[in-house]
Amino acid sequence: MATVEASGNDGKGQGVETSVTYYRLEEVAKHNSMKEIWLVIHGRVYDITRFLNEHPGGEEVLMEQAGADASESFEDVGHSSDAREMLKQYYIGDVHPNDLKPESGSKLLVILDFAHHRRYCLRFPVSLLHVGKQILLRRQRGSWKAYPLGVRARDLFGGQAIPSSRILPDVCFPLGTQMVG
Ligand code: HEM
Repeated sequence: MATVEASGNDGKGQGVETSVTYYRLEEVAKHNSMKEIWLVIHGRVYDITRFLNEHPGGEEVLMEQAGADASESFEDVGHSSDAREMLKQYYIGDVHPNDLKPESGSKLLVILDFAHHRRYCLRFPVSLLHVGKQILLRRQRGSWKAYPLGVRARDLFGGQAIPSSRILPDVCFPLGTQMVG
């Protein structure tokens, strides 16, 4: 387990700080009994021990996923927005970035929303995962770096790929973000 402070800019010139606890999948896998059951859904770790006998779909289906990534089965059921909302109370942290496996060679399409409603599209050969209130970016063969939502484009891309003459807006994640390629 590791707690990482990620800091960035909230777009108003004020710094924001978020703290996230990261869990290795190895550790999540140990919590696989009725005494303690953890699940991963979309890169986030949930301790659902106290939810086990309240689940409308029954305990059994949850036990089948105990200690594992249940994203696919969670989506297959077509859970309601209420169910998604319920998840929040069981959230304990994120999967450690080294255990996240995005498709390699993906390109990121970022749509930047300018204040005056002009849109500007950029394509970057990076890997991106949107996890909760954070986005994780990795340049090719680089290490993962976590940014809080609302980080400025120039912080995200080191100002390299974007003409410095351009006034950079705040990046609007996750609305304009999608994996392509
Ligand atoms: C901790 C995460 C989960 C929460 C908070 C949750 C919550 C709920 C809720 C509120 C319902 C009632 C229907 C709805 O509102 O969508 C439901 C039904 C159900 N859930 Fe989950 N669920 C979770 C995980 C899972 C997983 C991992 C599976 C699959 C293996 C699963 C399988 C089902 C099934 C089969 C039903 C019954 C659907 C039906 O009878 O139509 N759930 N769940």
